[in-house]
Amino acid sequence: MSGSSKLTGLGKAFQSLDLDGHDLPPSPAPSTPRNGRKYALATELVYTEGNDQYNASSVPIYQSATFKQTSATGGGGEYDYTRSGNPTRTHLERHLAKIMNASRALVVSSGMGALDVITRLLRPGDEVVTGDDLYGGTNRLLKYLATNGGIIVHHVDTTNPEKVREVVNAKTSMVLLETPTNPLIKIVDIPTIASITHTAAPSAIVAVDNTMLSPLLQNPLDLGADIVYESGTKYLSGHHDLMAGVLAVNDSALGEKLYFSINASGCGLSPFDSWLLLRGIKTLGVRMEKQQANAQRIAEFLEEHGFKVRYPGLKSHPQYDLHWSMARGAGAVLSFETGDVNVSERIVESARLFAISVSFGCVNSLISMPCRMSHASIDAKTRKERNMPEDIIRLCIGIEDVDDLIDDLSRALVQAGAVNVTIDGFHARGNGHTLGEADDSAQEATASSSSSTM
Ligand SMILES: Cc1ncc(COP(=O)(O)O)c(C=O)c1O
Ligand SMILES: N[C@@H](CCSC[C@H](N)C(=O)O)C(=O)O
Repeated sequence: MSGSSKLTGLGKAFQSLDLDGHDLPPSPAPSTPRNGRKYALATELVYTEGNDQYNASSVPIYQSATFKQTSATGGGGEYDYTRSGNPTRTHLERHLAKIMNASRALVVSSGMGALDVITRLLRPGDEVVTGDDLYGGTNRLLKYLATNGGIIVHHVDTTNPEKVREVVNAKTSMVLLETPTNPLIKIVDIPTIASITHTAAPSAIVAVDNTMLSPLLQNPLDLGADIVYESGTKYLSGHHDLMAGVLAVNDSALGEKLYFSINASGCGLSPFDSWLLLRGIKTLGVRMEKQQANAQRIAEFLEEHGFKVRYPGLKSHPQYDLHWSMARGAGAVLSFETGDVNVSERIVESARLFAISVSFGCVNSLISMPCRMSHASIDAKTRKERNMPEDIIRLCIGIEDVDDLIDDLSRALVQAGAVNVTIDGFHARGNGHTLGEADDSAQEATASSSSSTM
């Protein structure tokens, strides 16, 4: 590494990230250590505090459904039944609380399970304000609650805090945010929206889905959120070998309510998956460093070749400064447009190293068409209303050699006829930019609000 330009502020693991010749982000948002943290986040990820009687280096998997008690009145140890609590799960939850600057973290069987636990705080008639670019599963659960649970859901352009201000009122119980959004990579101003919400509706809860960045790169609790949740299936675990959801809070009464739902509904994470997740978290720092460096190179490569690329590591991202005021990195998910759905389909199917899969945050790279895959549960009419380009391709970058990834992508672009090849190289075939222009609603804040009580 030549290394005169370094990304600073992310702890030692990130100080070797060589960005020479590439976009250098502004000073990233600092991580304010609380909850017993002594070291940089990348160091803290590796060390968990255990009290195993044999000083085991890897926390044991307590693969037991029930625990022996010493009396008929329930005397004994800390645990009685794994649905209610398990030592391996507790170990993971304490580790996550430390990493997430939270007083309490809880783990459940999937990211959607985490959102389900949060929505159990709602009652019929409650109002929820949320974004118009959301992960498809989130949209589906909210639609279900609007249809069957008597919840009123307002979808607004959360990239414009004024749109949130217009709709938040005393009946608002929850504001649900995602940033960066999946898959349009729009950025939402968490501190401003949290402040608007807490002023207009003091008892409303601001919940933030942090899946797209992980606690290593962004901590919504430090930015004013009441609850942060994420899919542990993604960056935290990093190997596509488990499903998990994480919730964290700094309010003990709120933490108790969430725990009550987890115990009552039985969605707590299993001991084995808790152990796998703990193992994954230890390498999050080094994985993310490589994934982000690769993603930055690939985003620049696509942009240089004339594609409209959405990635917060690019200076061309219209909310670049806002993103870097909240986050310590850009993550490893980017999307781009080709101007033609059929061309996009051919690119996806021509790639060899990039697997055609949903999910992201893993060590291997993925390619997908969100409108047909991860976000297919949002109907075509709604996708159109929300300016979701049908041709959008999402890339989730892994830890492979970046030149291999670029070679694979170049070959796929040429094979799919997405570029004009000349003696000097190649360039997006005409409309990589033009199609995307209609979709710049995020910045122009023109998207209209819509409410749903279905
Ligand atoms: C942004 C986001 N939030 C939540 C989820 C749900 O996570 P899980 O698949 O672990 O249920 C996903 C993906 O599935 C996601 O992309
Ligand atoms: N068939 C699944 C699709 C999961 S999408 C997973 C992930 N969040 C992503 O964005 O790729 C479903 O219907 O939930």
